[in-house]
Amino acid sequence: MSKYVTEPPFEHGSEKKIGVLLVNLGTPEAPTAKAVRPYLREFLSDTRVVEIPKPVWWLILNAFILPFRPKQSALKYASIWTNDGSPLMVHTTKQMKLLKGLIGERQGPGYVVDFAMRYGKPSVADKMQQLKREGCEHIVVLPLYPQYAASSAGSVMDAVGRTIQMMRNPPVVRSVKHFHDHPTYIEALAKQVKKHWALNGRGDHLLMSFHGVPKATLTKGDPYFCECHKTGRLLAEALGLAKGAYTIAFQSRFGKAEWVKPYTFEVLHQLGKAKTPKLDIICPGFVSDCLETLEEIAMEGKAEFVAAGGGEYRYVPCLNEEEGLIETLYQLVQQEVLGWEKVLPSPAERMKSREVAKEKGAKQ
Ligand SMILES: C=CC1=C(C)c2cc3[nH]c(cc4nc(cc5[nH]c(cc1n2)c(C)c5CCC(=O)O)C(CCC(=O)O)=C4C)c(C)c3C=C
Ligand SMILES: [Fe+2]
Ligand SMILES: [Fe+2]
Repeated sequence: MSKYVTEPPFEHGSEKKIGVLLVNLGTPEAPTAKAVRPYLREFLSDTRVVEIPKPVWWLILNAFILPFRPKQSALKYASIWTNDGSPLMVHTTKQMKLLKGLIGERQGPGYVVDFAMRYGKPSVADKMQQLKREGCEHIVVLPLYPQYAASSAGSVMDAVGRTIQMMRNPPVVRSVKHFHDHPTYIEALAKQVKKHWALNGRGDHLLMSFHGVPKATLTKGDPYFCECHKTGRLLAEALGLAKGAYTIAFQSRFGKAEWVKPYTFEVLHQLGKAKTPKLDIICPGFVSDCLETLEEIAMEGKAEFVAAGGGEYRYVPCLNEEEGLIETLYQLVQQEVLGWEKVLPSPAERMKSREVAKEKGAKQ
């Protein structure tokens, strides 16, 4: 049997649409060890995430990680779980709906907007095939990571590539690599901090905490660390912060290898020991609040800072459903669609083709 999927042909003259696929990391289906285990297995089996040679890593994963970590992680997930599910899933769904509304408002019909998760469900393969079935000959893939890392956006592109490999008649795909220095994104982050200052007063120091990556990936050419620094510098400039008024640090170290530094928890300990009266902390590498921000930063980070002698610890939420983030996503999509300007119908032509398709449907 052929490995290629059977696809319905595009009907000649039928309504052609542009697909927009937001892609986030993924999250377990429930805050239980049973649900966390397959999620972690899939995540940690990705060679983009863990670069240790397969047989050695397979042994470590199955003997030392999967028997223990799901239980510990499930407890952490339980502490942030909402009535609507995992915060990462809740925010990604809302972001998709808001982006769909904004595109509809400004561009009219002709777009299908959806989201997928790199690990777990809904999968990139299922969603790309669905977009194709809905008539999308062109798809913009937008990984929801402001800074590019091989282990985040790179892995999303692997999943997209693997899906295309299975397709007999694949769509044309353009992807957004990163938006770490996009002016609209930086402005949205600055607005978020200013809103927090307006409500709670200005803190004495701003800690910007990004997800960490192994240091070896930096020396091998991954731009992630430098992109985080650029986001941090641009945000500090937008807020008018002097050099000593903010720190860029990296959280979520996994395993024994050295990761990029400084480590967030070490910085929190030092800031606590220095008796910082009011600390503001933001995570500009995450567009949605999730386990890493709500549990690791807002809860564990606070405990570390306070235990070391720090004063007030004020976590600034991720952009989540903020208008500035949705506007950024809109602009990123449009930037890619403009690349197709010459081969795709204009909004007026799309409207016309939609009417023709509708008339055809009514006659049948
Ligand atoms: C094993 C190494 C890991 C690398 C490298 C890594 C890179 C990386 N991760 C994110 C974003 C998120 N990671 C999240 C959770 C998470 N991350 C790792 C490990 C690595 N991440 C693990 C094992 C976990 C699971 C939780 C745990 O057991 O600790 C999340 C949160 C998911 C959620 O459901 O809320 C996000 C988001 C980025 C951006 C990145 C590279 C830059
Ligand atoms: Fe991670
Ligand atoms: Fe973590």
